[in-house]
Order: sequence, then C-alpha cells, then structure tokens
Amino acid sequence: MASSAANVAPVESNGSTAGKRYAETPLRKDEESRGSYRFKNKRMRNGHGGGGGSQILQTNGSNEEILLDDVNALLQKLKLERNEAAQPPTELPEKFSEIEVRIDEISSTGDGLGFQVNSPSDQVYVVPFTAPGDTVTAKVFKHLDKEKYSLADFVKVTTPSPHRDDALIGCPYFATCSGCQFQMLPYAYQLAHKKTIVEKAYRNFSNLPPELIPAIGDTIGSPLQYGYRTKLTPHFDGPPDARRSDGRNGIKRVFKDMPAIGFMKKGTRLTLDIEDCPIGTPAVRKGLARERKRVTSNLTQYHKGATLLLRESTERIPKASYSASQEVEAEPDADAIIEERGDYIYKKTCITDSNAKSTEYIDSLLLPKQQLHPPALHTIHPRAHPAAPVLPPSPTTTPPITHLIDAYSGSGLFTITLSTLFTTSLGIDISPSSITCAATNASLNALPPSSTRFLAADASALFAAISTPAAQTVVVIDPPRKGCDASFLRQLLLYAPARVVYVSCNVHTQARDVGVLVGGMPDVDGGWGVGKGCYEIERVTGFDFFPQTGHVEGVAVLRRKGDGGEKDGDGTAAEKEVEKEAEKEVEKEAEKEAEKAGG
Ligand SMILES: C[S@@+](CC[C@H](N)C(=O)[O-])C[C@H]1O[C@@H](n2cnc3c(N)ncnc32)[C@H](O)[C@@H]1O
Repeated sequence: MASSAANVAPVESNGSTAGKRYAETPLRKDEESRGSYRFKNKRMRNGHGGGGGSQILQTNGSNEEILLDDVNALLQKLKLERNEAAQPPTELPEKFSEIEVRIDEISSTGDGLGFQVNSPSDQVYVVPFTAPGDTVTAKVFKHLDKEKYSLADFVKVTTPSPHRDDALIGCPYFATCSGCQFQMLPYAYQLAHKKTIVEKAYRNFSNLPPELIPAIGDTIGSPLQYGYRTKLTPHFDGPPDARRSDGRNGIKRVFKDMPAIGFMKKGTRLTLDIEDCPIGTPAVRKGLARERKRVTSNLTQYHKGATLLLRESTERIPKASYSASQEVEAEPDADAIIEERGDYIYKKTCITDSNAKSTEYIDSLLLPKQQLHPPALHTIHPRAHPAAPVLPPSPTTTPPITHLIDAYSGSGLFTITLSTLFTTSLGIDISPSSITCAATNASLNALPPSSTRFLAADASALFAAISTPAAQTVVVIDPPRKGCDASFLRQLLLYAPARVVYVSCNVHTQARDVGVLVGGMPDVDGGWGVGKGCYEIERVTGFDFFPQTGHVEGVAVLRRKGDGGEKDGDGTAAEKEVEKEAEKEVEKEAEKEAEKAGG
C-alpha cells in the first residue's frame, strides 16, 4: 500500500508552475485573510456599485448581525401594518420584570421575536423557546435601546401557538439548557422554518437582484431527529474559589462539592448539570454517563474546570468473525452498541482520549478522524450523507466534469467519498494535521496517490497549483463559518471551473460569497451585484444536520454561464493549447508520484 505521505503535495508560496495563469498577484499585507472584500469606494461598500440592490454586502454572519436584521425587518412590517410612522418612545419595562409577549416569528438565530401585549411600544422582545402565535411570560434582562430590541428569558406559555406541541419535547432540560430550542415544533415545521432562513439569507445578504436567485429548495430532513450527534463536549467549572492565577502561584484548590457537569444554562455563563443528552447517539450517551461517574470518583484529582470530549467511534467486523472475536476478547466492552447491517457488525463505542482517532464509515468507506480536526457538521452527524449534496450536478455537461477540487477539505471527507467519480481529486486544507489524516484516509481506502492528492495550504494558494481544465472541473467549497476571503473568490472567478458546489454551516456568509461569484467583482469582470460574475445559481438547498436546533447547512450549486461550457464561448485555441499542456503536466506529476510511492 502506498504510504500516506505520498498523497500530500506540500505547496510552496508560489506553488507549482502548472496552471499559474489562474493565480493572482498576492494581496497587500493588510488585505490578507480579512475574510472581506476590497471595495473601490464607499458606494460599492454600501451595495450600490452596480445597481444590484441596496443591502450592505458585507456580513460577518454573526448572530448579533442576523438578529438585528430580523428585528429591523419585523419593525418595518409592523410600521406598514399600522400604516404609521415610528411610535413615540414609550418607557421600557424595568429590568428583571415579567411581561407578556406575543410572538410573531422565529428569527434566523432560533429565538422568538414579538411585541409586548397591550402596549403601544414598538420595542421587539427576543424570547427563546417560543413559536409564532405563542403568548408567553418573559423576564426582560437587557434593553438595547438604539437597536430597538430587548432580550428576555422564557418563563412560561400563557396561550400556546397552534404550531406548538409540547408532547414532542424529548429532553428534560428543554428551555433551561441553551441547546435544541425547537423541540416543541413538529419536524415538518422545523424544516419549513429552516427553508426561510436560507431564503432570507440570500434575499438580504447576497446583494443579488431577486431574478438571479432561484426558488430555494425544500430543506432535506435528517433520518434521525434525536440520537444523531456523534460528538458531545460537556464541561465543568473549577472549584468556586479557583482563580486564574492559581497555576502560576502553584495553588491547588479542591472541590468541596460535586460540580455541575453539562452545558450552558440559557442566557447565563453557568453550567447546567446534564445527566443525559437525547440528541447524542446511544454510544455517546453511554459515554456521558460513564464519564460523569469517572469524574465523580476522581474528583480529588481535579483542581480546575475541564471539558470532556465524547466521540463515537465505529469498528466494522464481518459477521462471520464477530462471535469468534467476542470470545477471545478478554474484556468485552459492555458499553458498546452493536448494530447489524448486511454482512457486517458495526460496533460503536465512545472514546474520550483526545489523542485517539475515531473511525466512522460512510457507506463502505472508512474514515478515521483525528481529534484535532474541527467538527465539520457531517462528521458530527454522519447519517446525513455527506456526498449527496455534491454529486456531479449534471451528467450531461459537455465536456464532462472529470476533476474534483475539494477546497477546505479537512480530513478529506468529500475528496474521498467522491473520488471514484472523477479522474483526479485534489483536497486542500490549511491544517497540516487534517491533511496528513486525509492522506492516510485515502491510502486506507486504496485510493491511488496519482489521482487523489492533498495539499496543506491556505485555500487561496490552490490556484497556483491547479492544472486541470476549468471546463472539466468542479470545485467544492466547505469553508469555516466566516466563509471565503476575497483572494480566494477573486481567483476562483479567474479560474472559472464549470461547477462550484458551496457547502456551508453559515448560510449568511455563503449567500454573501455566492453573491460575489454570481454578481461579479469590480476588479475581475467589472460587475458588482448585477450578474456580471461568470456563474448562475443552479440550486440552493438547506440540509438539516442538527434537528431540534436553529442550525441549517446550505448547499449552493453554481453553473458557469453557458452550462458547463467555457467562460467566453468555446475558449480560444490558445486557451485550449494551454489546457492541454496543463493536463500533460498533471499526468507527468502523477507518474512521478506513482513511481515514488512504488519505490
Ligand atoms: C467546515 S470545515 C470543512 C471540513 C471538511 N469539508 C470535512 O468534511 O471534513 C472547514 C475547514 O476549513 C479549514 N480552513 C480554515 N481556514 C482555511 C483556509 N484559509 N484555507 C484552507 N482551509 C482552511 C479548516 O481547517 C477546516 O478543516
């Protein structure tokens, strides 16, 4: 078997010579990694650059920003409904007083938004764990006067919404723990709400005129609505008298009482003691019970707080050898969850060692993961099939798409699950340890390093290393919440692959970035929000990887204008020549690597 390192091609700052024409001049120092765009003037910054809309283009996708946007939209709606100008200011209720709030809608942040009952005030109240149509008692704890909203704790429902069904609530910590705020909503309602999150994100943050945004698809639901989460990280705080300086001063405090072990109490910095978490997989829930016991029995060894890492790991054993292996096991793992599927037994256990690797199977593919890998959504919820959103979008494309680039690849989930569909696959991630893990995964799954390669580098360095013809390449992007930076997007527009599949856990920054690819960039193609970019949106769909919560994963499929054809007509003969040369270059490199791996 080829060594795992054979899949890794370290990139130097200037990259290889192949495909260099796609790489841009490096950004100035102050422009690097800003996660925002270079604006020529204030007009563009405010989204007026090309007449493409009046929204401010930039969003950092933060909860505060999204909440404020929803509050403003609700105020605008109220003003129109009342057919009047803004209300004269009325006195706001005292802090920590209880008021009645009628909920109008759920914000994209997951909290209910509504107005005080029997009050002329147009102050918006943000109350978690509520549904549109509920009237609730809420305890106000913060007024944001300028922003015209107040934050309040949910106390109780006084008149339930027709959408609410409390019999559905599956967790005793509901409305106290800060997670899973949608448990009282039927699943179909949760999915419909998540579709509106995606719709609003594209309407408000893409800076595109409505005719360039297709109808958002129905949210794809999760097969499991509880028991899906393969990773949990409960924590406990240090002894009440512990100080930051203790370590420096050599002081070791002791716990006098058992600390709460669990998750944040909603709206506070306090830890809520959680004995069980029903969104965890059965193996992880058993792990939680075991870890709680272990901490209790070893409490004297702890002098400060800690986070417990609970991860599910799967071992796949052929049925024929399972009973035999059980007999020889000195200490059978009593906590293991055994699942029978086809010819195999899947043995699931919970691992807690932060240096150990967990393993999971996607169909028949084996994916060991390293603990340090950031928790990509599908790695936390593997049952939502990760390959589904990025399967080649159009088999009829001419010429056919035969090359895959997986930008922000992590430990290679998309590269590996999709690589057999392509002639070459290339994954790139900034984390060297994730890339080493990806290369190991490729080897374990017998994917040859000549066709499945990985680079440890910033995603924008990718374009200096690309040698596959753009017309036959799909680029999958799965960046962190903050989205892509300007350098990456600019180079992507210059390279112009036939398809871009943008996967994201933050549909707001995704909408912003897709807006740039579709709307254009002033310094690439003179466009700004008017569809001068070389892409059109084929489809946008939300995937529900986290049922009961307000999160939605967005997948946008973009098609190069002319449907998989060339950027400008069929491309010039000179361009084709360059592409042929580039292809030869890849083949040569692949041969060299194959030789190295063999030797
Ligand atoms: C949402 S995760 C994607 C995970 C991957 N698709 C998977 O399924 O395992 C985002 C990834 O982006 C990587 N990343 C963050 N900033 C980056 C950058 N500037 N260039 C390349 N990768 C980056 C992180 O290391 C992380 O692996």
